[in-house]
Amino acid sequence: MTAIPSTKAMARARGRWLTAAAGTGAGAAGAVLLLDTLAAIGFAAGLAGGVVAVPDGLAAVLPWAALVAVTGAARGLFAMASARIGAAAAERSKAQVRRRVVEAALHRAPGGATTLGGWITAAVDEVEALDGYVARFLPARRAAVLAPLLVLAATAIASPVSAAILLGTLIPFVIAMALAGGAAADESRRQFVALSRLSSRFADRVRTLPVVLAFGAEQREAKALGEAADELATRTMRVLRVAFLSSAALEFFAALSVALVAVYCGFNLLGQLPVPVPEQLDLGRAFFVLALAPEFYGPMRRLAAAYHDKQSAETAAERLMALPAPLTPARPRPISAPPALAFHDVTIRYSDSDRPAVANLSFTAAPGQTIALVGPSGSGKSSLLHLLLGLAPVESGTVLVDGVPLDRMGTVAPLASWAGQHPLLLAGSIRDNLLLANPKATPRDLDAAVEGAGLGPMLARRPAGLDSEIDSRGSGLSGGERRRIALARALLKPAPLLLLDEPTAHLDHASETALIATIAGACRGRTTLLATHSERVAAIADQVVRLGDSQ
Ligand SMILES: Nc1ncnc2c1ncn2[C@@H]1O[C@H](COP(=O)(O)OP(=O)(O)OP(=O)(O)O)[C@@H](O)[C@H]1O
Repeated sequence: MTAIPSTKAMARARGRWLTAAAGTGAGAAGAVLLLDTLAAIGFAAGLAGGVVAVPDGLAAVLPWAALVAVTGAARGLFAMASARIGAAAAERSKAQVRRRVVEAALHRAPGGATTLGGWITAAVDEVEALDGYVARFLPARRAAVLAPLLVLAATAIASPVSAAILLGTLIPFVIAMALAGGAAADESRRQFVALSRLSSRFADRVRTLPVVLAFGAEQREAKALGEAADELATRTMRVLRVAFLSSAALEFFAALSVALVAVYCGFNLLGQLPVPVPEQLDLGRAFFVLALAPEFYGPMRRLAAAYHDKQSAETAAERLMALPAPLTPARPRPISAPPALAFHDVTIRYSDSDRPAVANLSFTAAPGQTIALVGPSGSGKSSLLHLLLGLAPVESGTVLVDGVPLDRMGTVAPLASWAGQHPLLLAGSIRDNLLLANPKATPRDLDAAVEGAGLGPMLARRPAGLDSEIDSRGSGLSGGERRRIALARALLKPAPLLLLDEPTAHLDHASETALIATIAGACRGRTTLLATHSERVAAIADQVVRLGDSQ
């Protein structure tokens, strides 16, 4: 069973987070609900006045009928306006939070505990859980504080004793609400956790389906998904059970209070009350009080109905608050000439690692120089490139790009062209994938990049050439071909800084020779960092930095 954090500090932090996320629109929706209560008072007065005026004929009834019609229509309009304002406020706050989640997902350090499925669940389901909270719960909560007081005041003017009865029945009603809310809270949280577990597991397994199939793990994974689905079903049934029980209790008290007021008014009118009371009701006042009595509990019932939304939002808020903050966003600098790079005593350490990936590394690259980063596997070559892209954490030391500290820039991405070790491809044509780096590239630029990266023979074998469709896994392409596409993409971007991670890995000797010539050409006029295991690639560099020796 998932641990459910419920400390006071967490509750306070969650409350602050939800208040900031909700914005102000829900308050306006609540204010409109108060207008609805005022209209309800007018409606009850119209009904009572009309009933009393019946013996005086149609002309006497008409003004009251008009009041009923106007306040009735106003109630409809206020209810609609409140729902619309609440929905608009919910849309705004969801969009704002979703933007933050997507920002954090896009600008996150590699690794970390949150899986891709977890990010998807956060951005879709967990953000969606704020909808009911902002659109329904917050307006209902605001109305539930003041609206019953308005009704009580109006009732007290007509019949203080009826107002006292309503007030008296409020106490067990509020106790029932608190008990029901408390019981529902934990079940609702557990249901939410089960939902998140199922959807993030499902998204992750669909994403890695080829691996699941390759290892014959379909049955195991299907069973695990089935168990997660069963857990969600069980949790949902528990939430429903608590919700049905609690709403039955609430309805009972609401009905009881109306019944007590009805009995009191009836016996008062007949003058047969068993106890003396300080008032004698007439038909109009009795009718008014009776018509208004259900409105006393209306706002609180609305609040109770939206209580589940609050619990879902609180659970979602705890999960959304725990997501890692986005890394420093890029602040593009207008650098068009090859930059100088300086690394002083740089140490990179990932949060879940007890040893640094790179320790106390210092070197400089003059503008336009090519630096080869060499070293055994795991010595931190890729980490160093990731550091420049804002994707790896600096524990200590400084990195200067043209004298500007990297932590002020966040990333060199705007001025860099990067071909990573595990090329990521877009679902679409090969052309789409290449133009991603430079949408303004001319056909001649494309041809040069394709030629330089050695993609020509592969494209010649495909009838659609550059327009051949590929999926995001690059199915149908060899590992070397995927790397060549990534390299062509990097060559296509007219960036003054080139970052290449193992550009010739897994290539045969002849292909490597051809690619080295291309890389040497691409490095001209740019500052280049080349992470490589190949001594032949390292040989084209102006300077070789060896990693791993001192670590
Ligand atoms: N996101 C991450 N979270 C935690 N540790 C990481 C992460 N990325 C890399 N590491 C660790 O940092 C160290 C350096 O990894 P890195 O990929 O930079 O090495 P490399 O020299 O490029 O290796 P290779 O030559 O095999 O590509 C390794 O021990 C690796 O396990």
